[in-house]
Amino acid sequence: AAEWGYSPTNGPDVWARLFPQAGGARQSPVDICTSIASSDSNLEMKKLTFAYESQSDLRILNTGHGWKVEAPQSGSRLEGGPLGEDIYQLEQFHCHWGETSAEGSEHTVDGRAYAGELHLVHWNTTKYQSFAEAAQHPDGLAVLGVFFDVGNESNDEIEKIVSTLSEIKFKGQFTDIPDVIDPTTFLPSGLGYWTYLGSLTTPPCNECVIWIVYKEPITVTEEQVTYH
Ligand SMILES: CCN[C@H]1CN(CCOC)S(=O)(=O)c2sc(S(N)(=O)=O)cc21
Ligand SMILES: [Zn+2]
Repeated sequence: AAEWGYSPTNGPDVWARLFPQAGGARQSPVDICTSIASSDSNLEMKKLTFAYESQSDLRILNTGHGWKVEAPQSGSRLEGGPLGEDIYQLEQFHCHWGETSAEGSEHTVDGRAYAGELHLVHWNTTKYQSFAEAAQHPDGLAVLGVFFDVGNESNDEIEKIVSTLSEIKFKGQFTDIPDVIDPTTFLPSGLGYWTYLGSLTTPPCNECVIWIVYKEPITVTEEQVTYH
């Protein structure tokens, strides 16, 4: 099959030809219009809680669209907030960025793009037996989105990842990250978030994602988010 991408001939406008779900009614990413976002009191009651384990020797892969760190069978869990009674387990995390630090995030906030966006992908282990099965259901996945702002201080945890990218220059290559990674350190201090029912932001665009996008960005350096 033709390889999907972001050019005029294989980009989001034509994904629906190859991936029918891309033409659906709950497609991500979206522009988050803060003026119409409503605050939901019972979300405040059911705090979003995560219990992330630090892990070493995680495998990092060059997906051809960025890097992806696999965390299968990790003990890292997410529950509460918009996730009902179900427990979601971390499967992988990855990053989206652009050619310059002026753009790169997938979600935008009142039309503004950030330099990049980290996605922590979890699946519903209460209801489903595998990640692939969960991705076929509307409440199958929960993805935490964290925006990257470019500033002067680098993010040590992101550095542990970016420092391995020179070893995986080509699509399909992978290597192990020797350092211990604690995904909690990727999260901003302010835990306010927007949430909505959406989809994978890339093909196959399954409409299976409960999105949780943190309002506060984390700071990384220019080098950490414009890697080529
Ligand atoms: C480059 C391909 N990206 C996708 C690969 N996977 C799809 C597997 O089909 C079930 S996935 O479920 O790991 C995810 S999550 C995700 S995003 N940006 O919405 O968080 C994109 C993809
Ligand atoms: Zn993503």
